[in-house]
Amino acid sequence: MIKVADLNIPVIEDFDINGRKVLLRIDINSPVDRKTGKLLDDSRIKAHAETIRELLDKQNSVVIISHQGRPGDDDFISLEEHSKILSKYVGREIEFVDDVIGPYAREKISKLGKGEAILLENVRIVSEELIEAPPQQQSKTFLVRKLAPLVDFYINDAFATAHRSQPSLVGFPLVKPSAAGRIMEKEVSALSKIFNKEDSPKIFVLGGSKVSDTLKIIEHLAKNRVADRILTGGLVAELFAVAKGINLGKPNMQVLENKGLLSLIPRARKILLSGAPIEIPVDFTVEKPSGELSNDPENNVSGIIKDIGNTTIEIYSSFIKEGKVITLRGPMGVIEDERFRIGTKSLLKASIESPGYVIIGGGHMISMLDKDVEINPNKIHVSTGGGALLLFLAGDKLPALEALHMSWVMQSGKS
Ligand SMILES: Nc1ncnc2c1ncn2[C@@H]1O[C@H](COP(=O)(O)OP(=O)(O)OP(=O)(O)O)[C@@H](O)[C@H]1O
Ligand SMILES: O=C(O)[C@H](O)COP(=O)(O)O
Repeated sequence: MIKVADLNIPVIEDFDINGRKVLLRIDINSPVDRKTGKLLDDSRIKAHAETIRELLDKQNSVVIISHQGRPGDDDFISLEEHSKILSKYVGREIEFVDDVIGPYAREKISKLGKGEAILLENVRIVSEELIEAPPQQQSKTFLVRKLAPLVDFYINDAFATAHRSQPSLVGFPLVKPSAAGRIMEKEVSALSKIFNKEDSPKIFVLGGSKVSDTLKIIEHLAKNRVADRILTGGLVAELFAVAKGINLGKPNMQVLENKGLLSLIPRARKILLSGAPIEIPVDFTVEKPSGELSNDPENNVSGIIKDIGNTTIEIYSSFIKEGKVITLRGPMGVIEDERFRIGTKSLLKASIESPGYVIIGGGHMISMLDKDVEINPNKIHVSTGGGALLLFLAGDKLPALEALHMSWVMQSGKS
């Protein structure tokens, strides 16, 4: 059992999980190369191998579920490639099953032998999975009703999706004995220890393209006074720049419009007006229509913004140097293209070389870490989480953890 604030989270040791059938929710949502559709990074897949191996060593039959991307996005793809990579890291074959709740998947689950594992197809092909609702409601979804009767236990190892109140995360704990997997356990234990309210200044480097999620995170960080400085990059920075009244030019406004982000401007403006400690880039690396690159000041951009600029890197690096805890999530630029990795890589380097403790999260951000450099755990925590990590640090109760607590209350009769 681990304690997270006032929640009791059951762990694997709290049950006799040997030779049983286990439904394991992991998060192997990974960055995808838009051109080839192949995975660009396998850090999350590698991380989950530990829990799977342990369950298989204990002769359990392991049914694995995960999501990848969101419907409508380029990275909403099958988990077939993931199963191959997972098999490599676990050291045993993990068969990919091209179904989630249909008769084929259910037959595969029923016939699964001891010490065997299967990976079901991307759970987000089941439309109910995209709807967020309270655990009670999610426990009545088709997903839960079809799969729960086929397994003995539910284990949630998906720390990175713990901020979503979706059926695969909060529905099962209400109907099955449930526990946190090893990644979930390690993340919440490590982060609770590392992240002290008193440590200051706390610097957050927030970029990427999940702008609506990031606005929510910033609102929570600001409300709970957790952040001393928020250095923005990526599309998050572009939205704040526009909200501040900076003219980024028509093509960039078009990019924001195409991504449906313009409606978020009033919200970003409200955050700025509330006095949240937001920093906006003073220059950008842009790609001109000719394909040429240029480093332009924020109010005179001559092409599409692809990365933060050199002066911004310098300014942000000097803030980072003063941080006691530096948390990074979401890249500063379009890192799928090598030419636009400089901003993200420079800030990662500045963080790692700074005296502060560094927390690195988000699939794209961790993919930029140099795989050959050894991570010193006394200095750096590489989280599997992105949005979940930030909301946890902001002091939010994550729905998946609350559901595990509810499961424990139901099982033990305690409160
Ligand atoms: N200026 C920009 N214009 C367009 N896309 C951008 C820009 N800067 C960054 N991006 C895109 O942001 C995406 C990554 O953002 P995202 O918010 O998903 O980060 P992440 O680290 O993967 O976090 P998480 O794991 O929580 O999803 C990349 O695909 C990158 O191309
Ligand atoms: O990458 C993440 O943050 C998690 O996998 C959750 O994905 P989502 O933001 O699409 O729910």
